[in-house]
Amino acid sequence: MGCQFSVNSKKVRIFDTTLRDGEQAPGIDLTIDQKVKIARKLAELGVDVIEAGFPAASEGEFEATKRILDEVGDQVEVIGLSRANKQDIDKTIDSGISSIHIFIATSDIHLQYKLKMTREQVLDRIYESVRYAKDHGLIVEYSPEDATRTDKEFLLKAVSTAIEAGADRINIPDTVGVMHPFKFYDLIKDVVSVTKDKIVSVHCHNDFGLATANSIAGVMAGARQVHVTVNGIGERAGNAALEEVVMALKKLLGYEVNVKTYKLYETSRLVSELTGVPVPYFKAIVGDNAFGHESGIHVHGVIENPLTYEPISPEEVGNFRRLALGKHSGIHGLKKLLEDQGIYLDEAELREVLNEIKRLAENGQKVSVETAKEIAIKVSSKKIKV
Ligand SMILES: CC(=O)SCCNC(=O)CCNC(=O)[C@H](O)C(C)(C)COP(=O)(O)OP(=O)(O)OC[C@H]1O[C@@H](n2cnc3c(N)ncnc32)[C@H](O)[C@@H]1OP(=O)(O)O
Ligand SMILES: CC(C)C(=O)C(=O)O
Repeated sequence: MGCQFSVNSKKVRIFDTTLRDGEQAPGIDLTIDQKVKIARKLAELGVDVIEAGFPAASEGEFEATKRILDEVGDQVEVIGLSRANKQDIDKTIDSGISSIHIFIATSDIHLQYKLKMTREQVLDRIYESVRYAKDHGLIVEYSPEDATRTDKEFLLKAVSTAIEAGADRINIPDTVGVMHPFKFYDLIKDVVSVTKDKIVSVHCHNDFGLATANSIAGVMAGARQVHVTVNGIGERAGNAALEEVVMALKKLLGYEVNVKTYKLYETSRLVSELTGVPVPYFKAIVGDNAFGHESGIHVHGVIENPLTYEPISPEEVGNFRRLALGKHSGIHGLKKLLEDQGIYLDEAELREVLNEIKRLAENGQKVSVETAKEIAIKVSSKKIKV
């Protein structure tokens, strides 16, 4: 699992961290059963790696990791997060897991204020912890936390140290989301130049709303694994959203990903239900309005050929097309909607119904299909065929 992808491959691994970084968000505390339920769904969806949790963090996390491993470990790589210390690594090993994600920060701000370590001490710790995990037969992914605020030369030294110690994969986290795509592209190019045959991964946060764009830039620069969360949940403004990254990689750039995209919507809704975090109405791919249309010109186009106003089809991601009525509606959409209900009106009657719909909407009323039917019946009850 460590090195089967090369920079030239068009395959990108999806590393899902909904159950680790996603769950770290304030207000999200999943039970073990809920974590297992989400893990089963992620395995069904076809992600390549599930970060089950942080086994050393609590007994619940330890148990959850074990249960997830039991339930889906034969279908997907299950990994656990660990600080760069022996106690955390031992606890991860005890969970029975065979892949470990070891992190230690490399930026001066984290070294000085949080870790209170020198650069030399951090390099030693990277080497010792990665080596220790390798000596225990684990697949090791190493993350230099806060990589994007780390002095470049030192970052590359940290990465090389992890590789010398035996790391199988290097993940570059934009921990506080301060990258933009051009800058991140350049950084990942530099990392890829020192990692040779090892998979480079990216982990982007959304503090400036650029997590998906930065993840894609990372892949364009040679990363072959992306850390994501369902619905983009995670610390602060969240992580790169699985559904956005997967669809952008596949549809905009032609990369291969294992994810069964028609399961994206149901996965999104399961995570929303269990975490209690609603999916934003305008959320790309899985939002309720992602395939919604009211404007007459758009609805007309979509009736003739959905590609006019939909870059992908809702079926491809398991979402639904929702045609609505309101002040922006047009005659083509109204005609289709009424005819679907068995109501056939002539042009003048349709215009009358449409004007009434616009009047109601402009007075603040939501106009449902039922309301449109009632108006149409009033305008011309004799024309109803069913
Ligand atoms: C960017 C990220 O998302 S990193 C992952 C963050 N996730 C979490 O923190 C969620 C789970 N965390 C927890 O349950 C707890 O914080 C625990 C169990 C890990 C640690 O709890 P506590 O022992 O109470 O320590 P606390 O969280 O207050 O402080 C963190 C300690 O870890 C140290 N530390 C932080 N990162 C690392 C690291 N990568 N490697 C080694 N030590 C580290 C800190 O320096 C501090 O050490 P100190 O206690 O010697 O001062
Ligand atoms: C542990 C690392 C990868 C992380 O979550 C971050 O830096 O955001």
